[in-house]
Amino acid sequence: MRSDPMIEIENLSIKLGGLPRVDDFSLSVPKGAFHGLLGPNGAGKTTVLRALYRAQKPDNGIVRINGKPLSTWSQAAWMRTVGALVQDGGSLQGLTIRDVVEIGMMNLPLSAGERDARIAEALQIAGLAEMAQAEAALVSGGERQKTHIAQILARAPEVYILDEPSNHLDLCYQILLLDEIKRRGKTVIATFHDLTLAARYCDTMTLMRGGRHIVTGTPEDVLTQDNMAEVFRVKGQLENGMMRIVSAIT
Ligand SMILES: Nc1ncnc2c1ncn2[C@@H]1O[C@H](COP(=O)(O)OP(=O)(O)OP(=O)(O)O)[C@@H](O)[C@H]1O
Repeated sequence: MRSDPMIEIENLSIKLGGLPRVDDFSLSVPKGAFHGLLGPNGAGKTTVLRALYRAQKPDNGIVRINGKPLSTWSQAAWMRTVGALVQDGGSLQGLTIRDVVEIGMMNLPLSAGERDARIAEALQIAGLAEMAQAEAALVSGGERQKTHIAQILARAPEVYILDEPSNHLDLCYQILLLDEIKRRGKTVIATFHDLTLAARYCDTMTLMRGGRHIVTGTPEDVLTQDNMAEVFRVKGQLENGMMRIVSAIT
């Protein structure tokens, strides 16, 4: 059931500012898996995700979604299949929260009724129903993050590419919104800095550092004392689903 890969990254290399930021990076995520991409600041996580959602051209390597190289996707099929939560979501000037959610469904073959129902449901889940007409550019950081997540929930893609989905969210909405995405059973690749949260949701995870792949496995396999020391420079490990951090290694 989980054997078909939905996301395949083979030997991806990306140079930015003249330096290799992603270096011969490979990863395969099976259909329906929730996969974490973890690592310290500057490891290259966002750059890998940017290549995945076609915002960054690789210098080398190939990326496939559902078996098809990225360059062969039509825009319409892409919109139906892939939803991305990005770090810099662009200007929301002049748009209401509802507009932002609706824009995410552009080009989807939906009736007006289906579109409205999806928008209403996504706003409800994200706790934004009462704020639907608020100007999106003026809301708090957490409300803006909820708006972007509601946009993806309404679009209901097959593949969720999420760059720090828990950013700015209070604890309740970190759990509510990630529970909702997990419940849908689609393919997810997400970056996290909160490793306890990552362990709670990820079936599998990859550690990267300096643009390179270090290890892939289950949270228990990956968040070990040795890997935490090598990749994150902290003493600690995953214990009973929670990260126990003793100290930074200086
Ligand atoms: N446009 C750019 N030009 C030059 N260097 C860049 C550019 N974008 C990113 N970088 C560098 O590439 C490296 C990887 O950045 P990236 O944003 O992928 O890291 P990250 O793992 O997502 O980090 P963080 O956890 O801090 O968000 C960093 O050293 C960053 O400074």
